[in-house]
Amino acid sequence: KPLPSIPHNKLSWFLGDIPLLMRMLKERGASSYACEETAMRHGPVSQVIVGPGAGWASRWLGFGQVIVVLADSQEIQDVLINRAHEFDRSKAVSFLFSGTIPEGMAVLPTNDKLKHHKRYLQMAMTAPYLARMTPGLVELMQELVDLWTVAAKRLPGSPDVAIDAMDDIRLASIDMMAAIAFGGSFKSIKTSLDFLEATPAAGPSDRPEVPKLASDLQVLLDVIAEGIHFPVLSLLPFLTRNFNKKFRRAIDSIHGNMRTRLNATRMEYAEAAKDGGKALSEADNVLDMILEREREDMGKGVQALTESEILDELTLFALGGSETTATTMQWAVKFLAKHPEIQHKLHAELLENLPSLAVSAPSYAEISNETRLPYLTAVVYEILRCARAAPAVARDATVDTVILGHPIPKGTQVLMPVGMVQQEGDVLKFNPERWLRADGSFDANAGPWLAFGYGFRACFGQKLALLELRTFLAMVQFNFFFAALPEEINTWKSVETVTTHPLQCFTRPIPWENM
Ligand code: HEM
Repeated sequence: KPLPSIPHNKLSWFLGDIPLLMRMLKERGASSYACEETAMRHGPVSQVIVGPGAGWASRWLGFGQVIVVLADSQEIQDVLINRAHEFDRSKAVSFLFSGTIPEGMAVLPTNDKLKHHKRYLQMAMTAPYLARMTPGLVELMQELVDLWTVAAKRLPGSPDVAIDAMDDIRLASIDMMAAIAFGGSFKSIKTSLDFLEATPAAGPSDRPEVPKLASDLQVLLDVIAEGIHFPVLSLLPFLTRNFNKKFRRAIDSIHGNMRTRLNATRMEYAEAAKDGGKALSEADNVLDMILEREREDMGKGVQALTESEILDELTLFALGGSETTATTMQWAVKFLAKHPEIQHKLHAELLENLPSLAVSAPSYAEISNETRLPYLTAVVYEILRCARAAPAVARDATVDTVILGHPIPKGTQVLMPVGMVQQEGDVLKFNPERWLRADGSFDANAGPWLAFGYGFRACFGQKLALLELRTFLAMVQFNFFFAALPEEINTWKSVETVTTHPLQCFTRPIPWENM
């Protein structure tokens, strides 16, 4: 039943707001826009009813769900940061992911187990570890640059033909997260590059078959995305694990691969231990880092992560990290092509302040330097602001509580629409300058901002995501100017999967020397 005192739309007696959700899916590519539409009509606190919304239908059928939509920036920060004891990870989000990663951080409620996992993994987000991961990221991004250099040479003069960059970016992101999670890229982009170089007759968008592990990972992402519209989310994990054969094959293959790497690394460490042990500072991927922490903890009687917990956390890195970052990079290519003046400015900053791009691989200290690269930082933040890759942040009330004067019963889901908070109306109003002070320095508080959530349950991987996005943007923009595209291959419609990615992502990269 709708909550008293909270405004809502006129509801269909049997379907509640489902017709609105369907309309948004059809017209704008994502049902999550229904929450934004409702908030726009009714103000900072409103509600969306999924299922029977009124009278006997809701009383007798009982499977309708109330979602409270909170669209007030300040109140959102208060709920996420100061009132974390009243709101926790939403069960709906947990059900969506728990078929795939039942013991992964994103699924766990805030309890001792979650804190233990975070303690094990948080080292991966510290500067020394990010610095060690950077050479691998740069190498993988160079492969993408090389692939587009070869592909661009095969583009005809006509501006109507472009490289289909959607899968290149998706696979580059999967390669990066695989390298970060367990130290081995799936080599998807390298495979494409080798194919293109060996096949002179291939067109600019022709690519070979995707490597098995990368396509297995995509199966897991697809299964999670399909779950978004499943009517009874609580049944989803059970059904996925027991009845979805494609999912079972994919997860068995991924886990099998991870187990092999886990056992090989354990043996390597056991060997190294005989000669005094491998130094803790050597780990450049999350798996190595977990095992090093495990060795450290062994003598102290601290409980290590179990094998299934390790597999779930590595899978979470590979899945959660690749999809969100890929979506943001896909939007980045579109925003840049639409704004040649921004590309010129960014390229000039890179030439002046990151010249090592021309001669050697830039280091973490160089790429992450916000003071020397304020415009790069501003462009990254503006892309994150406009891309709305993760469309919403969700929590469940863990106690009866109140939001902006409205009573919220325990168990109610509260959804905070990222896009609505971050965008001032027009999604195409792309303006990196908003993040710069008058003296040209970067101002992280210039907002509006909710891209990674806030508080203890905010995005665990945000530092890594920022590093990946900076590396991607720096390397592609240093090498290419992205030409404008005709409308037929450059729609701004989006598609809702686990994230909200663009329907089309074509690109015509022109090496700067040919400009
Ligand atoms: C552009 C890239 C990314 C975006 C936009 C993004 C966004 C988000 C958002 C909005 C949340 C929910 C926060 C909340 O509920 O308050 C989240 C959670 C999370 N993200 Fe990201 N993310 C990105 C990249 C990554 C990467 C690279 C990783 C790699 C590890 C990652 C790991 C996680 C995890 C583990 C959580 C759950 C944290 C928890 O439940 O405590 N994310 N992310």
